[in-house]
Amino acid sequence: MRKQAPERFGTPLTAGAIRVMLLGSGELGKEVIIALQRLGVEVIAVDRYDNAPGHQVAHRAHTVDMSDPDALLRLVDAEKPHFVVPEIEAIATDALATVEESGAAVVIPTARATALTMNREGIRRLAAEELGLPTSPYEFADSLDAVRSAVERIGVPCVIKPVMSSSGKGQSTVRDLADVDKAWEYALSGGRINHGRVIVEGFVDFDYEITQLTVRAVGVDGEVHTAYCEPIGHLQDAGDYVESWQPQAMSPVALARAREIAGTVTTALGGRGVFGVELFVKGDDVYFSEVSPRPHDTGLVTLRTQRFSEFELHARAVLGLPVDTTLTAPGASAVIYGGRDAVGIGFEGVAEALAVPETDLRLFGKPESYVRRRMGVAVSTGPDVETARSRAREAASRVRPVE
Ligand SMILES: Nc1ncnc2c1ncn2[C@@H]1O[C@H](COP(=O)(O)OP(=O)(O)OP(=O)(O)O)[C@@H](O)[C@H]1O
Ligand SMILES: NCC(=O)N[C@@H]1O[C@H](COP(=O)([O-])[O-])[C@@H](O)[C@H]1O
Ligand SMILES: [Mg+2]
Repeated sequence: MRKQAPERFGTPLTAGAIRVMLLGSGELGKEVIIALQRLGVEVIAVDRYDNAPGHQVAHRAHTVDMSDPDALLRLVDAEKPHFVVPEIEAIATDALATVEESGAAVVIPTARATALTMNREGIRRLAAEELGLPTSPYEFADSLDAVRSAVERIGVPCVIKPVMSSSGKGQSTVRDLADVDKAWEYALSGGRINHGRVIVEGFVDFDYEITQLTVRAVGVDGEVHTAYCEPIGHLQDAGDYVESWQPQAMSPVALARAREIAGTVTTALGGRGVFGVELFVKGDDVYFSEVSPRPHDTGLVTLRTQRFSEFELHARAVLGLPVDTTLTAPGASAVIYGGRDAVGIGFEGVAEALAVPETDLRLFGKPESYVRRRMGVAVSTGPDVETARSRAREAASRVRPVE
C-alpha cells in the first residue's frame, strides 16, 4: 500500500487529478467529500438511491446496488479512482478485496478491515477471541430455536441484532424470554441485508458510552501512526444516536483503557483513516462494543469542536497527509429526525435555530424523509459540555420538518 502522500495534487477533472470514490454518500460521506474537494481532489459519489446527500456535492454521482460485486467492479473500472472509501455497511466486500488485490485502487482502511467490521461476527470474534479485548458475553444464532437457547444461556436483559445492520436497525433489547420471537422477526426484517443470522449480546449496564475516534495516518517519518481525539459521549435511543458531546469526562484509568483498546483494535485492522471505536464504560472498566472503519455519526460534533473535524481528518489520512486531533472547544450535537414519511420535505425554524449562540446546522438534503430518518443535526459549542448540550438540543428542537 502506498503510504506516502501523492507527490502531485493535480487539477480535478483533468488526467492528473487524484480521484476518490465514496461507496455510500449519506450525511457522513457528504462531509468527507467536501473535505476532499477542499484539498483539490476529484470525488465520485456512489449510493443506492438518486440524489443522496453526497451525490449533491460530488464531481460525479452514480446510483448502484453496492451489494452487487459486479456492479461495483464495473464502476471502479470505469472511474479508475486512486482511493475507494467505504462509507456504509452494506457493500460487497469481496469486490473490495478484488480491487485491492489487483492494485486497481487503495481501499480505505483496507478490504479486510471493511469486511471484518461490516459483519458483527467478524469484528466481535477478532476483538474478543483473537485480541482478548473485554466485551459483553455473546453468541451467534441463525434460527429461532438457536436464538432462544442463546438467550437462555446469556440471560436477560440481552440485545439481539442482525449481524449486518447499523443505526440500530433490526436491534431490540429482550427483557423477557417471551420477547424473543418478536426480536428475531424484527432482526430478520430490519438488517440492511437479510442474512438470517443474529448476535445475542449480554446487556452491559454501563455508566456511559463513548466513541473513541482514532486516526491512523502517515507521520513525517513516512510511517502510519495512531492519533486519538478527545472521547465523545453519546446518548442512543432505540440503537440510534440522538445526542453526542465532546469531551466526555472520564477517569484517567478509564481513558487510558479506552485508548489502549482503540489502539489494539485499529492496529489489528490496519490501513489508514478515521475509526470510531465504540466503548461502554462502567467505573474504570471499559468494554469494546464495535468499530466503524470510517467517520462515525456521533463524531458529527467534531464539525465544531476540533481544529479539524473527523471528516477532514479522514480526508487527510486517506491521502497520506499529516493530521491534528486538537480539541478547540467543548461542544455537542443533537439529531433532527424527519418526523414523517414523505418525499421532498421542508424545514421551518432554521433562523430561530441558528439564533442559538455558537450554533451551526446541517440539513443533509435526503430526498425522502421517514419518521425516524436522520435528516439533519444541530452542532453547538459553549464554555462547557452541559451548555453546549442544551444549546444543541434547543436548536434541533427549533427546526420543524414540514410537508
Ligand atoms: N450489549 C449491549 N449492552 C447495552 N447496550 C447496548 C448493547 N449493544 C448495543 N447497545 C446500545 O445500543 C446502541 C447501538 O448498538 P450498536 O452500536 O451495536 O448498533 P448499530 O446498529 O451498529 O449502531 P451504529 O451503526 O449507529 O453504531 C449502543 O450504542 C448502545 O447504546
Ligand atoms: N450509524 C451509521 C451512519 O450514521 N451512517 C450514515 O447514515 C447514512 C445512511 O443513512 P440513511 O439510512 O438515512 O440512508 C450513511 O450513508 C452514513 O452517512
Ligand atoms: Mg454502534
